[in-house]
Amino acid sequence: MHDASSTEPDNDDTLDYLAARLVDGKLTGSPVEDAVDLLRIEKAVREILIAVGEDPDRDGLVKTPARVARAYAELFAGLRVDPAQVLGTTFEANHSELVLVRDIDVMSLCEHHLLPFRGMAHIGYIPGANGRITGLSKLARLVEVYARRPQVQERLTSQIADLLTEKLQPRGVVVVLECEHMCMAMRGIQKSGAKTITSAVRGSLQEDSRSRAEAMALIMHS
Ligand SMILES: Nc1nc2c(ncn2[C@@H]2O[C@H](COP(=O)(O)OP(=O)(O)OP(=O)(O)O)[C@@H](O)[C@H]2O)c(=O)[nH]1
Ligand SMILES: [Zn+2]
Repeated sequence: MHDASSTEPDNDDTLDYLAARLVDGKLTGSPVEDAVDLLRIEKAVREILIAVGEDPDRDGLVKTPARVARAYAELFAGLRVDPAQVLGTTFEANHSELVLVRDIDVMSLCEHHLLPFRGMAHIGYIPGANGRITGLSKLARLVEVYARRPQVQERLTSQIADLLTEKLQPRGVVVVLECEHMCMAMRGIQKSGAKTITSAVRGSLQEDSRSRAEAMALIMHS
């Protein structure tokens, strides 16, 4: 049985990994990993393994704390990105009707259990009087930035809608997310397949029930 009093990692996988990226005393490679305290996560994961009764020094687990540290750096990378920058480039277009991108894959971690929730995001907007539109990929990038943070689905949905409203000043915005939460499937109530649908509607799409119904019909059309 592993000695639970020993909490220091006896492998230096993370140190080796960081050392391999040192050039002239500076870290090279992933800026996201550089901003995250990988060693601290590694120590914490080792503690968790000990606490659940595992032996963190057994062959299959030796590198796990370091791997989890790097995975968390990736999963929470959105904390270090300014979402406004995603919408830094906009274009003018002679289009005053709905633009809708459906079925954008979403993967995030719920802030209550740090377990994944995943599903689809649908984002639509009606350009405003300024005629500004954004690149379609930027809508998916925006989802990524906000999703790679500890989240609740409701906040993720409204953050996307609010930033689009602020940056594009569109006539209307609609964001719908449909996700399955692993914290409801793998543990707790253990109901897999349940989908949570959240929406955030702004501007004319909020005020005008007919336009909203049209947008929702396009979003829900499979
Ligand atoms: N509203 C909302 N709730 C969420 C989200 N992700 C997880 N949850 C819920 O957060 C709640 C946390 O409730 P608690 O009672 O504090 O925690 P818990 O004892 O682990 O809850 P159970 O899951 O019911 O076992 C649970 O009901 C989860 O289903 C989310 O994105 N939005
Ligand atoms: Zn949860």
